[in-house]
Amino acid sequence: MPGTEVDVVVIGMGPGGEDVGARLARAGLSVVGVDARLVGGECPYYACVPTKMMIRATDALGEAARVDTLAGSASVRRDWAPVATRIREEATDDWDDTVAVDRFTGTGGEFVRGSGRITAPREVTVSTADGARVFRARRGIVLNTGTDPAVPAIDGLAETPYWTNRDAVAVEEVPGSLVVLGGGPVGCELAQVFARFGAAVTIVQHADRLLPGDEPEAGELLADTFEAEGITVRTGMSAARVRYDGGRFAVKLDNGEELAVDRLLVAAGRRTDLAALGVGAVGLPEDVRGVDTDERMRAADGLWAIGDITGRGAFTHVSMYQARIAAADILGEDGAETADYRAVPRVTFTDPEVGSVGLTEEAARAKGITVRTGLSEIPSSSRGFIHKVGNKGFVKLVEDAERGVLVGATSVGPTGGEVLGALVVAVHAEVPTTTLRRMIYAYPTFHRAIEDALNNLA
Ligand SMILES: Cc1cc2nc3c(=O)[nH]c(=O)nc-3n(C[C@H](O)[C@H](O)[C@H](O)COP(=O)(O)OP(=O)(O)OC[C@H]3O[C@@H](n4cnc5c(N)ncnc54)[C@H](O)[C@@H]3O)c2cc1C
Ligand SMILES: NC(=O)c1ccc[n+]([C@@H]2O[C@H](COP(=O)([O-])OP(=O)(O)OC[C@H]3O[C@@H](n4cnc5c(N)ncnc54)[C@H](O)[C@@H]3O)[C@@H](O)[C@H]2O)c1
Repeated sequence: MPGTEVDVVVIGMGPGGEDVGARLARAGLSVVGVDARLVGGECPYYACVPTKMMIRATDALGEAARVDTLAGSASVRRDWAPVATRIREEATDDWDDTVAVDRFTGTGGEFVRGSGRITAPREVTVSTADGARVFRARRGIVLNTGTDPAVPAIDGLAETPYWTNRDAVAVEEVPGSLVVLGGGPVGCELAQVFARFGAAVTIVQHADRLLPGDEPEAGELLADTFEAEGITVRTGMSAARVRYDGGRFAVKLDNGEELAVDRLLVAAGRRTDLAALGVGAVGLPEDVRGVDTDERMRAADGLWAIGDITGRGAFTHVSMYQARIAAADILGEDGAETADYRAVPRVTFTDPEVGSVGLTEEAARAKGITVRTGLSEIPSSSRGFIHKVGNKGFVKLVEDAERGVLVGATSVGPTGGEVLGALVVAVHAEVPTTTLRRMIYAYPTFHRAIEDALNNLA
């Protein structure tokens, strides 16, 4: 089939794909951006932005519930309508990407809506509504195709109208009861949102704790907080069978317990389909989860990969970081930066927020690092004492004792994600812990708990 010659084809216009495409187009390259769904990807339409709008509302409800302890009394009439309206009108333009497409074409790029597949080195075939189009990319291809929700092979589940994150962000009404399958970041954030808006929520988590990628203290604290708010947490368990009778879900757990609920949210991780992307055409394995890249985001000759498929942290900030690096490499910039994942920050926006950077204690020990840890509790800090209700949290530091630098840190608490900022600098810049101990920490801030944790390193 005759093809159109261009410089670069970007398959998948997630946050990183849109960014790399725009950078290359602005630099004067001819760039074709391809997306099967919406330009901007999961983050603005189905993930970060709408869920954080939900959480903004949920946090307001959480604080209102604390008025009785701190400032008299407050009575609140919960209403989901402002949340649904904000998501539809402010976050997603009713799931319309015209603004994003215009933003990209405004840089000089061409946008093609359709499903892209690598059909030969430097060749992409796009299935569009009007048939197939072939592009030959002189410089190469950038893959930013992200992930889809994984749906576990549970008896009966596939035949039911379960929700994934893509359905959950579009709900107009909060269900009366909900099972959330999965206790990772998606499950934890959305469980608390729907529970605070009145749903009776049960989290069914296969791993032995919530947020298993974080320090165990974080998952334990979150489980205690959730239980105190009325969320049922079942860990070390999955569903054995799911049925839907046209109105309600019957979810039978591994332990035989049967839950009857209005809705079921599947938040059990993500999946990729590398065979559908045709990466075998450039010699890469297709039966694996992700695409390996070097420090310049190169995956093969004429192929760069960025974002969730690289397995370096499924976060928008990682995708955008990698986009910057890939763009510099494609443009052949002198002295271009290379990827460094020692200080990848992650924040789960529950109340309390769970922020982490770098290695957990377990991961550091597994790497053979001589570890010292230091922990301080937010409630016993001055600010925690003043804050009173809603003050649960801690700062945990993981030090490479031989080098005297932090290799990981966790900050849980009110504004835990913001407190994390200082810790990201410490891990990224390898600031000696002796230097961190000699700093002045403003009184009475939440981040002053970092100083206490430093003094507790042992
Ligand atoms: C509920 C939820 C909440 C989240 N909250 C946060 C958060 O608060 N902060 C954060 O940093 N991260 C968050 N994330 C993760 C974040 O959404 C992703 O890391 C982010 O979207 C970056 O993904 P990406 O760049 O790999 O691509 P994606 O955003 O996944 O986009 C990939 C794009 O590729 C397209 N595509 C796929 N295959 C093809 C193909 N063959 N041809 C053409 N197009 C294709 C898709 O249509 C999609 O538009 C959240 C995720 C979820 C699910
Ligand atoms: N605030 C944020 O930055 C944010 C928020 C949400 C998601 N994310 C990103 O999106 C990614 C995906 O999040 P996620 O929570 O969907 O995935 P995840 O893989 O992090 O967690 C999924 C959880 O589901 C559990 N699980 C798997 N199969 C199960 C089953 N059959 N029954 C019960 N539980 C089961 C697993 O034990 C796991 O802990 C995350 O890794 C994160 O990087 C980020």
